[in-house]
Amino acid sequence: MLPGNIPVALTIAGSDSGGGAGIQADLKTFAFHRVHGTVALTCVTAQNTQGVTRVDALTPEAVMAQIEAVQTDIGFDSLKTGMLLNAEIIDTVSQAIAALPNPKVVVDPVMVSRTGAILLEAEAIAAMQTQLIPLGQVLTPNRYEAEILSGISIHSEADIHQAAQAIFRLGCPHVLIKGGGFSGELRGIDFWYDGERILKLQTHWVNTPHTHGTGCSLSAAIAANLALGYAPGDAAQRAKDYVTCALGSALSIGQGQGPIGHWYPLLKQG
Ligand SMILES: Nc1ncnc2c1ncn2[C@@H]1O[C@H](COP(=O)(O)OP(=O)(O)OP(=O)(O)O)[C@@H](O)[C@H]1O
Ligand SMILES: Cc1ncc(COP(=O)(O)O)c(N)n1
Repeated sequence: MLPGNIPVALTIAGSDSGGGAGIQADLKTFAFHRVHGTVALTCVTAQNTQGVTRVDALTPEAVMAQIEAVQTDIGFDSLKTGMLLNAEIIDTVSQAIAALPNPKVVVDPVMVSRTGAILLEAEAIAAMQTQLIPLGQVLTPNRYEAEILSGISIHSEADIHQAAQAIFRLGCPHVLIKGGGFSGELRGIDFWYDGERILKLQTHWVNTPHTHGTGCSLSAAIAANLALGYAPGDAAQRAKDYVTCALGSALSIGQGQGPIGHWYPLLKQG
């Protein structure tokens, strides 16, 4: 039997039937980090490497019941939010988080899938900005999400700095703008802003079309590392290293963009 003090993380996110993003990515990422993963499912997507064909939301009550079930029995050391879909679910999740003592919260402000499907209703963006983001410890927008949240269109490093500062003012103390959507010299560089300094998190660019789930896995890896006791900045760097490694073992499955190889790095370690 394993010791009972294994770290626990909770993901509040949607299901991806293709197994590349969403809660499937989160649970695999938690397991890779030897963190026990728990789930509050927000919605079910019918999805594969080519696109999303259907989304069914759970009720806010069902989401709350899952959070309470985990919290009142197992407990968790950190949590991450992913696809929340609508303002009602954001409201409920925000209430649940606000009631937690000292929560370690990673907010991944998922808005659109890599294949272009809407994963957050437009009228829910304000709730994300005003209710959920101020409760987060780390916020991980990609380029598109950073543009929406900041109102700044990003074309240069100066724009990234400005956007990071604007997003920081929404009330989350650590902002990580992810660079998978940047081009040229900025490609694959993530920008970390803590209110004082902007740091670049940089590994190397992996030349693969199979990048489905990188964002979910990055935020899950940050949550896992927070559960393991790492400080937010170290958790982000370790998460970046993990995602780069998993991208190096990406899976060429399906007809479209395959998922990263969440657990393949383990095989390489032998
Ligand atoms: N080809 C690549 N090589 C190296 N790092 C990458 C590559 N693509 C994305 N990344 C990294 O993956 C992480 C996720 O960034 P990205 O900007 O792709 O987020 P995202 O758009 O939310 O991801 P997704 O939509 O696939 O879930 C970041 O650390 C980013 O730098
Ligand atoms: C359930 C769910 N959550 C998140 C994403 C974003 O991931 P990606 O941008 O790689 O499609 C997704 N496609 N599906």
